[in-house]
Amino acid sequence: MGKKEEANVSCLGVLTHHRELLVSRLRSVQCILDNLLASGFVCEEDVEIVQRTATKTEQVRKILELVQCKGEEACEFFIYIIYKVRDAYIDLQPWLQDLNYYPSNTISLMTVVNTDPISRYCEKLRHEMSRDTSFIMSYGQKEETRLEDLYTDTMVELLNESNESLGFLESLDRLLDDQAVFNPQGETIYVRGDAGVGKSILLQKLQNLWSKKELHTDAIFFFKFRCRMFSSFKEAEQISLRDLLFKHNCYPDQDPDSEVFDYILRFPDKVIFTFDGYDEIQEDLDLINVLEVVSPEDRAHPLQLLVSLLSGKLLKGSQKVLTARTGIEIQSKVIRKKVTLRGFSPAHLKSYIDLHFKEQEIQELVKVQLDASPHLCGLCSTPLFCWIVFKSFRHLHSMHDRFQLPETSITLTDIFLMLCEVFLSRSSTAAPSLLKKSTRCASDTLKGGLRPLAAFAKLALQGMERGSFICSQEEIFACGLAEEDLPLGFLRPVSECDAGESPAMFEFLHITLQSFLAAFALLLDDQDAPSSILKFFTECSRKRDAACLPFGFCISGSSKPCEKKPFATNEHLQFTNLFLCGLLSKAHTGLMEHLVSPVLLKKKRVLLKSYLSTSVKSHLSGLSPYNSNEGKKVHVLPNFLWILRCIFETGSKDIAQMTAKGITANLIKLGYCNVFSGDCTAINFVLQHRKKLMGLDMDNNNISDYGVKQLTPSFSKMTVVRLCVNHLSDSSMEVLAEELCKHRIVEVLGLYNNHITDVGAKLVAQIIEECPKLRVLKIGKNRITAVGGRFLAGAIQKSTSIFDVGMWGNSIGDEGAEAFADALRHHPSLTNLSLSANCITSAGGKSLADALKENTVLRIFWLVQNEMTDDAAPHLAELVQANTGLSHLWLINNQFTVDGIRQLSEALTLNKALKEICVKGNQLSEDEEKLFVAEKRLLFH
Ligand SMILES: Nc1ncnc2c1ncn2[C@@H]1O[C@H](COP(=O)(O)OP(=O)(O)OP(=O)(O)O)[C@@H](O)[C@H]1O
Repeated sequence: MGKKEEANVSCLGVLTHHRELLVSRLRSVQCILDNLLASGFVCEEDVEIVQRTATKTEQVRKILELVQCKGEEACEFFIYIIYKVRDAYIDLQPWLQDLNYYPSNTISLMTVVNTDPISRYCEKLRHEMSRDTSFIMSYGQKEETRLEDLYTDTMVELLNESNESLGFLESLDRLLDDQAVFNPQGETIYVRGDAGVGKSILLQKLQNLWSKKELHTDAIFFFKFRCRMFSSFKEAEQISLRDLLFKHNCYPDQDPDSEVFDYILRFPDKVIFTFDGYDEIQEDLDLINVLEVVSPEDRAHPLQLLVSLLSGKLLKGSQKVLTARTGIEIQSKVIRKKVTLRGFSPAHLKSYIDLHFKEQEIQELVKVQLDASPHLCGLCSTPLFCWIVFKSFRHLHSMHDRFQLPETSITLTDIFLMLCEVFLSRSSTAAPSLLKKSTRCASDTLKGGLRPLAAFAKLALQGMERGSFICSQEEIFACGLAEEDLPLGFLRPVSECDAGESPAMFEFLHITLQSFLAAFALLLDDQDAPSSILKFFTECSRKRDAACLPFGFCISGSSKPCEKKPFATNEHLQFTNLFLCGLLSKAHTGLMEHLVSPVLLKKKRVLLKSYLSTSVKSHLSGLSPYNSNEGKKVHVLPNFLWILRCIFETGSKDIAQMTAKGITANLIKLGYCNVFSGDCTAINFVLQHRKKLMGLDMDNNNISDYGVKQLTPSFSKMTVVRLCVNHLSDSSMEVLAEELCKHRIVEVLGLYNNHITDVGAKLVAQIIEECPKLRVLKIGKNRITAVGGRFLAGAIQKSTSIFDVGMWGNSIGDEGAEAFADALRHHPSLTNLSLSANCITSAGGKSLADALKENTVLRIFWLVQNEMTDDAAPHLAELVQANTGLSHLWLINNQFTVDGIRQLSEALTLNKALKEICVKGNQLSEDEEKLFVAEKRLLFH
C-alpha cells in the first residue's frame, strides 16, 4: 500500500476484504508456508494442518485464518511474500498494483526465500542449460573448449518470404525480436544454412545467453531439442507433452501439484523452444494432413507433438527456433521470420584466428598464409572447415616446425585427411619432444593408425547405409574398435536428451566427418565388387519427387509416422561421393597406395572416372537450352554443382575438359544454386578449360569476394558476368576491373544488390570506359552516392556500346542526376536507364528532363520512387512534348499532385510517339485520377 493508505488500512483488514479473491487466485501454497514457517509466524503443526486439507482453495482459507490469528505483522508478511515472489504469484500482481502496495521499511528487512516450484524449476533449467552449453561439445573429450573462448559471430542474413535479403542481424540477442517478421501469425523462427556453417553453435550460444539472463526476452523456460530425437521413437510409441518437455530436458523438483506444467500451459509466451537439425528427421511431415494433437493432455507420437508445437496448435504463443540445412523448405504459414547463416566474414575470420591462436606470432603466420590463398579463405568462411584447418595447423605446427598450410588448391578431402592425421597421431607412442622438428609424414601416420581408421570408417559406412547418425557401444566394438580408440576424437558421446531413451550412444563429431569416413570405407573395402563404390551416386541421382519438401507427405490420417525414409536431404551422401572422388584422385594415389592395393585402387579410380564422365554427359544432354536476350542459355540444376565439386576433388583435367566442352549453350545459369565462395574454385577448374566464349549467370548465391578471386582465370572467356546478390564488396570490383579490362570482351555485367560503394563505382566506371563491348550494366541496390554516380555517368558518356543501365536503389541524389543529365545530353546509344529510388528531387528531375529534350535515343526512362514534386512537372511536360524517341516514362511513387499530372497529360496529347507514362502512387485521390481517363496512355495502375 502506498504510504498514504498505510496509516489507515491494516493488512489484516485487506486480507478480510479480499479473502475470496485471494482464495481463487493464489496458487503456490508451498512457498507461502515455507516462508511463514521460516519466519516463525507459523509452526510445523500449523503447516501440517494446512497440508492435510484436501483442496487448494481450502488450504488458502486455512492459511488466511492462521495469519489473521497471528496478527497484523503476519498478515503484512503474507502480502510481502506475494510481492517478492512475482513469478509464482503472477495472477495477484494486478491486485497488488490496484492496492498500490509498497512494503513498509520494517517488513522489507525480512527475508523471503523463493521456494515456489516454478521459480525453482526456472533456476534449475538455467543452471542445467548453463552447464550443457558452456563448452563446445568435446572433440577428443580431453580438450573441451569453453564456448566463450571460441564463439565468434557469423553473418546472419535476414530474409523475406521470397528469400530476398533484408540485411544482416546486428546481434544474436535480436534473433527473437520482431525485426524482419514477415508473417506475424507464424510462430517459428527458421534458421537455415549449409553443413558446418554453425547452426547448432548459434543455438548453443542463444541457450547460453538465456542461461546467463543475457538474452533480451522475458521467457523463463527454455527447452532444447535435437530434431533427430523425434525420429528415434518406435512407431507405436506415444508420449505426453509433459514428458516430452521434462523427460528430455529436466524434471521440476517438489512440484506435487504440477504447478510448473500448469504454468507453462497458462503462459506459453514464457517459453522458448529450439529444435536443431530439422533435416535429420527421418520422416516427412505434412502440416496440413497430419492429425495434429491439440490437447496438451493427449498422448501422441513425438513427431506429432513436434508438428503441433511448430504450427502453434500446442502452446500457442511460445517462441520456437528451428534450424535446418539449406534446401529444406518449410511451409511459410508456420514461419514467422527466416534467417540464413552465411559463415564468417573476413572480419569474423580475423577474430576467430585471434581466439583460436593465443600466440601473436602464430596469429600473424596464419593470417599471412590465409591472405595468400583466397580459396582457403573461402573454405574457412565455413566455421566447421575453419575449425578443422586451424586445429590441424596448431597440432601439426606444434609437432613439425616447418609446417605450413597448403597454399593452393587444397580440397575438402585434404582438410579431412589432415584431421584424421591429427587424430591418429594422438595414438602415436613417441613423445612429442622427439617428434618436434621431424618431417611430417602423413602416410606413416595413416598407416600406423590404419586399424582404428578402418574400424571408424566401417562404423561410419554402416551408419550411412542404415540412415543413422548415432551408434551404440556394441556397434562400435563390433566394428573392431576398442575402449582406448574412443578418445582419439572421431566420436563424441550423445547427450541423453538427444539420444532419446537409449543409454551410452555416440555420434561422429560432425556428420561431414561421418561422410568422409564412409568414403574411406568404400575405398578400403576389398570384399565387395569395386563397383559398390558407386552406390551412393546412384542413390543421389535418383530423382526424388518431393525433393526438399520435408513437410510434403506422410502421416496421412494415421497417428503414426509411416515407413522410415532417408533423411530429408541426401547431402550427407553427396559429401561421401565428393570425398570418394578426393580419395581416389591422382594427387592422393601415393598416400592411398599405402593403405589399399594399387591394383584395386586403380580399378576403383577407372570406375569412378568413367561414372563421372557418363553422368556429366547425361546431365548436360538432359538440359534444354533456351534463347534469351543474352544468347542460348541453359539453367543447370543444383545437382550439377555437386558434379562440379566432385570433378574438382578428382583433380581430373580430362573430365573437366570434357565437361567444359559439353556445355553447348553460350550462357550457363547457376542462379539460386547455393554456390558458396569455396565452390568457385571448382567452377573455375572446369570453366578454365572452355575454349569458346561464354556467359556465367551466378545471381543469387553467396560467392563473396573470395569467390570472385577464385574465378579470376575464367574471366578471360566471359562475355556475360552476372554476380547480382552475392555479397560482393569493392575488393571484388578491383578483381573485375583488372580482369575485364585486360580481356575487353564483357558485354553484360550484373552487380545488382551487393555492397559496392563509390570506390567500387570508380572501378566499374573504368570497366565501362575500357570495355568496348559492354552493353548492359546492372548496378542497382548498392551503396553508391553522388560521387560514384558521377564516375559512372562520366564513363557512360564516353562509352559507345552501353545501352542499358540499371542504377535503381542507390543514393546519387540531384548531383548524381546532374551528371547523368550530362551523359544523356551527349550519349549516343543509351536506350534504357533506371535512376529509380535515388533520392532525386525536382531539381534533379529538371536537369534530367532538360537534357532529355535533346536526346532522341533513350526509349525507356525509370524515375520511380524519387522525391520529385510539381516543380519538376513543367520540365517533364516539355520533355514529353518535345521528345520523339521516348516510349516509356516511369514516374511511379513520386510526389506529383493533380496539377503536375495535368501538365504531363496535356503534353502527352501533343506527342503520339510516347506509348505510356506510369504515374501510379503519386498524390492524387481516386476522384482526381478519374479526371485523366481520357488519356489512356497515362497509367494509374
Ligand atoms: N560461431 C562460431 N564460432 C566458433 N566456431 C564455430 C561457430 N560456428 C560453428 N563453429 C565450429 O564449427 C563446428 C560445426 O558447427 P555446427 O555443428 O554448429 O554446424 P551446423 O551448421 O549445425 O552443421 P550441420 O548442418 O552439419 O549440423 C562447431 O563444432 C564449431 O567448432
